[in-house]
Amino acid sequence: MLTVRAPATSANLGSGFDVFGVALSRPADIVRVSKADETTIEVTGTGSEYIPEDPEKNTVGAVAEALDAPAHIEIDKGIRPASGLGSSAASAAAAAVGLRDLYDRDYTREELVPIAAEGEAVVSGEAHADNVAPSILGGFTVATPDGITQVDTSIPLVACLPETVVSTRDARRVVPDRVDMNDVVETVGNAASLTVGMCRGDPELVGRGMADPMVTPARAELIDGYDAVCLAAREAGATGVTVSGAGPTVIAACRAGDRRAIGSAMLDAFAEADITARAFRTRVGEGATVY
Ligand SMILES: Nc1ncnc2c1ncn2[C@@H]1O[C@H](COP(=O)(O)OP(=O)(O)OP(=O)(O)O)[C@@H](O)[C@H]1O
Ligand SMILES: N[C@@H](CCO)C(=O)O
Repeated sequence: MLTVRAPATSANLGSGFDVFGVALSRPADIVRVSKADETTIEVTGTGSEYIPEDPEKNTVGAVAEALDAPAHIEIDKGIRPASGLGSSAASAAAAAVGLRDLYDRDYTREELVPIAAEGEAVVSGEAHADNVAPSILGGFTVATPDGITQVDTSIPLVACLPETVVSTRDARRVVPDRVDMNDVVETVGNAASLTVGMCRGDPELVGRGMADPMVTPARAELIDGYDAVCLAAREAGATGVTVSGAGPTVIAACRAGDRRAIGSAMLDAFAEADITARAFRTRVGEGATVY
């Protein structure tokens, strides 16, 4: 038996829709894999009552199929599903890394990314790599059709998860079909700033580069209290705030010493809107770890 810890992730970071992703130092899923004649799945932990154990409906089932690696897979969820924190992707990433090692398959971590992305297709209908890439590789990742570029960094973050639910499918329906060229130019500039900020380990530049006039405004409408939470985070010292993944988590970049104050301010703002939430004081961290 092998045990793998795969981290939560935040995709998009505002200006990098369907391209940027970061691994978070916490929370994480713990996945245990043992060889079996056919794949069976057991799910416990946060939100497990909403996660199917049928291998055809769980992201880890598609990964076991793609690797031709039947196994009994136990998933202990530390990441709530439909959170915007790459919950379904973390399980897929853990399964890909764990089953590769269990069956001695000859894949690099980079080659496991498209395999784990097949798991994401089970959930959202499309094989996105922007969550599975950082969950496998760690750090900041840029996912394009040509492959993944990865940078190790450790920008401090606060991820504030309200008890409400937004499914990735719903959040993709509100993405505009057409965009204004001025908004494209602004977004390209922000994405470039964010990338340089990640490479330099500069939270100021990362925060500034998270602004996005194209996708985030439409998705913010799906999150009650969003504007007040962003304002509260900024007033407490956040350098930038945006929707994490498809939401409803709201994520703030900041300096390490400001995380506690920012987390409290975000929780208070959600509470003002009568919404219970949980704040993770986290940072950009490592990819999946095998124990
Ligand atoms: N192993 C798994 N872990 C979590 N959710 C799973 C898993 N397998 C299937 N699902 C299903 O995936 C859906 C949640 O995935 P979704 O992509 O909407 O959320 P997320 O992974 O938290 O967010 P995001 O991709 O926006 O960061 C739920 O319907 C859940 O039942
Ligand atoms: N890039 C994806 C991440 C969620 O899977 C989205 O924002 O829809």
